[in-house]
Amino acid sequence: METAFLQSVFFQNGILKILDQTKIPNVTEFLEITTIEDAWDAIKQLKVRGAPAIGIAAAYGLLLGIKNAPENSFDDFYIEFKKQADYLATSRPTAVNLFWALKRMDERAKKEKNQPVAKIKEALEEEAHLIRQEDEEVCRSIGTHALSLLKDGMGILTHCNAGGIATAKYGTALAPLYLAKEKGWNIKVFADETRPLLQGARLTTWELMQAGIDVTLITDSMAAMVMKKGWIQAVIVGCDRVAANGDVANKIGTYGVALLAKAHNIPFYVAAPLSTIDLDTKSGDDIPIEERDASEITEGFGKRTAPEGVKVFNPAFDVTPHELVTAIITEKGIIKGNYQVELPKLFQG
Ligand SMILES: CSC[C@@H](O)[C@@H](O)C(=O)COP(=O)(O)O
Repeated sequence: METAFLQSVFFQNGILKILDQTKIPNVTEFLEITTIEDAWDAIKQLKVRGAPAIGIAAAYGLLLGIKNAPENSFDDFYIEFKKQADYLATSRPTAVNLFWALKRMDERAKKEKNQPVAKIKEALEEEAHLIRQEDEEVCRSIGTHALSLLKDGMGILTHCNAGGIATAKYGTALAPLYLAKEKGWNIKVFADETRPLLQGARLTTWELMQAGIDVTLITDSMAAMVMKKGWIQAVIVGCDRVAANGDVANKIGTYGVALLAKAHNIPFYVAAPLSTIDLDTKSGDDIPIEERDASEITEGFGKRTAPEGVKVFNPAFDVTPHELVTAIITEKGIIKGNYQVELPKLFQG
């Protein structure tokens, strides 16, 4: 039976609707966003999060920003369009899907250049819907490819949340788990809680439990022990950006998980749509890593857990070097070996 998914980002009657992921698992609430400023804030505050969902929200958010853009000429319209797109691009730096979606909208605007501006706005709405719809198909396809690496009864460890709510549907790293469930397999998932914002504890467990998938929550520091016990046969994570050499940026803590997997001889798989692969970024050293407010660590979820004034380092992502990545699973298939050579082939033809 196919799993029922909540759509976490969609656009209806000129309103951007976002499942507020900061409130899960306690409250399931949809925000109704009507301004680009609120769309920017929803991305910044992780109300909408996960690389593909951020891209979709940016495309829809841009529609809100250009609602009142001048319609007298393409040039005047385009000045405003660029201003609004550049503004949204400042919301978060690491997930390349944000920039990918804005670029796609930009290309569509230019393609429609000779149309009346009102028509260009309609075309842009169509493009944003396409970005969302295509992501559903892409994620399902990633799931199908990833499933070929798994077997009934396996233990899988995942970090952060790369599930249905982080995408249009199915997720990336979690997609094969939903497909395994459809086949009646019994996969045992171990979800790292994922400090400091607990995307694993709050979101991954919530999603998988709703789908009736066997999930066990562990703290990040328990991953080594669980691997040592022989409970994990594969690690699958999502990612925010794949560089041209195959280095991958994902939620802080992923690099540690990859090192642990290597030490225990467990394959470490990265699920990534083509929209997350950035051939213009040469290596992981060139990926901009977001640093977030210290309060996420010192008083996360409202309770102070460190002394006032303590120095804090709070990067939201880390980079796993390509040598630790067993394979990258994309909608076009599974790639491994020399990523520098294999990644560009995905974009040919
Ligand atoms: C399919 S989502 C892939 C990644 O975006 C995900 O693993 C992740 O690191 C999300 O970080 P977040 O800070 O919650 O947006």
